[in-house]
Amino acid sequence: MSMICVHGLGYVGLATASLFANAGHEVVGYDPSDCVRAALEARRPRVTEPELREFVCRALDAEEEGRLTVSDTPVAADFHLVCVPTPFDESTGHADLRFVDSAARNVGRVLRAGDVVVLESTVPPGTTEGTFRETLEAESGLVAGTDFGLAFTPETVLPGNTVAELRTNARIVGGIDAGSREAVRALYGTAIEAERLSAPDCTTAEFVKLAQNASRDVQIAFANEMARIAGDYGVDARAAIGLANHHPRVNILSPGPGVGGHCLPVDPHFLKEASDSVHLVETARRVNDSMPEYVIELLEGTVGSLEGKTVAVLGVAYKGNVDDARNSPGLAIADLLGVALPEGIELHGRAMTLASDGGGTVTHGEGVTVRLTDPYVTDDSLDLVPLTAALDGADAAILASPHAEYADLDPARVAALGPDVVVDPFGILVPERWAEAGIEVVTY
Ligand SMILES: NC(=O)c1ccc[n+]([C@@H]2O[C@H](COP(=O)([O-])OP(=O)(O)OC[C@H]3O[C@@H](n4cnc5c(N)ncnc54)[C@H](O)[C@@H]3O)[C@@H](O)[C@H]2O)c1
Ligand SMILES: CC(=O)N[C@@H]1[C@@H](OP(=O)(O)OP(=O)(O)OC[C@H]2O[C@@H](n3ccc(=O)[nH]c3=O)[C@H](O)[C@@H]2O)O[C@H](CO)[C@@H](O)[C@@H]1O
Repeated sequence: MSMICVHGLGYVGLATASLFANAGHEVVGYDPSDCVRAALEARRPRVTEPELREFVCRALDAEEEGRLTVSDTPVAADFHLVCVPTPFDESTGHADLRFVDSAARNVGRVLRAGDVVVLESTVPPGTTEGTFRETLEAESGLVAGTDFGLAFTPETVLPGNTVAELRTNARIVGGIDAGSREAVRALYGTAIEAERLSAPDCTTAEFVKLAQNASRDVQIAFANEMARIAGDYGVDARAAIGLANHHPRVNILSPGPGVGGHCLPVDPHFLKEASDSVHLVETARRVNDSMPEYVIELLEGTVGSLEGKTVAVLGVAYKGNVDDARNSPGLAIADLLGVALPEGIELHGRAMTLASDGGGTVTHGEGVTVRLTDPYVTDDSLDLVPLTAALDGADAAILASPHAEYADLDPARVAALGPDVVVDPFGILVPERWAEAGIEVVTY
């Protein structure tokens, strides 16, 4: 069993630290955030997935072997796993690697000959063997591949199903040399049940992660574009997609109100860091970013101008049954409707139209009252109200997250509160049932 230091105890780092602790390793998690450490020290991990919560608490509560401890300083370890944030800076068009740089400096200060450093954060191709390696070497005085091991292995867990995917997703491992790669493959072999696939080098492994997320983003953009085109022809998009998918080589995904989260709206941009060949991927981003605007256009097409009206936005989480609101379609819709979102809210490509000139920002915010609600998101900086308060007296509602609670809504209860139009970009409501209660469901 090894001594492991995990740098960053956020969504990915905490799950990863717990994975290795539960596999019997001695794991120290370092995070500079007082709030993050305090929550863990109080055994109140900020995770909503019940299985993940149990997984983390098991690691925190272990007696000796397989214990996860939390530290306010980085510690020496056989393996350093770096799981820090990698935001995209829209103003410069570049990845913001300041957290990766700071982690490299921290690791460099405690690095010993024979240790192995693993970057898990999603980064532009070339980062691990480029700036990350340079900073590690400068800070430690050691040489990667000679004195210490260096590898990149991307995290691919699906929020909502973290523990299962952590254990069973194939792991891509690229090392600066074969020794680094094999050391990391062996380490992960002690904790996961899946294949550990060798990439030729760190840069390939970094590229694979971006290719996976860009692929999903492009496929969702295709579904969204088909939905918009179907609408222009008066065709029921979901019925058409369902039929199209009977072809043995066609699998169109589901249209929706846009693509949210911390990964798909961000990672495809990293492909542009040192390449001029990014076209389709960039267009797909714009298609997906334009969907909140499309949702509002559909509402306006049904109720007319929104001026003086009250609109309830049901769901600010980026997808169903999660509590993460980063880059969510719900927040993008709120932004378009003139809600002043608090500082620090992550919202890329906000308020974009899909004009052929490259798009521009728009607002529908004149005189609209907007109420936001979500059963999972607890962000105090957002002015969230309970569902009933959001619907009470509203003229219309927009379903912006496909939470299970919303699929089960009672149309009569909603109608009694006020709205007579509900926009459902996920197609999860049964329009006939809602029509019986006097509510028009607008969908695609
Ligand atoms: N969330 C996902 O579903 C997911 C999945 C795959 C990959 N990723 C990638 O994993 C990385 C981490 O994402 P996340 O969602 O866990 O982020 P997060 O924001 O949830 O957590 C990151 C943590 O790192 C801490 N941190 C910041 N600087 C640090 C430093 N120098 N040393 C140690 N800790 C530091 C922060 O305080 C925070 O607690 C990103 O590159 C992300 O793109 C995320
Ligand atoms: C390649 C891949 O699978 N990567 C995953 C992805 O995780 P995610 O949670 O971001 O992914 P999704 O569940 O796809 O949701 C994204 C958004 O797309 C909307 N959507 C989805 C399907 C659809 O048919 N129509 C839609 O409109 C949905 O509502 C939501 O807003 O990135 C993580 C971090 O890198 C990965 O680790 C994880 O493997």
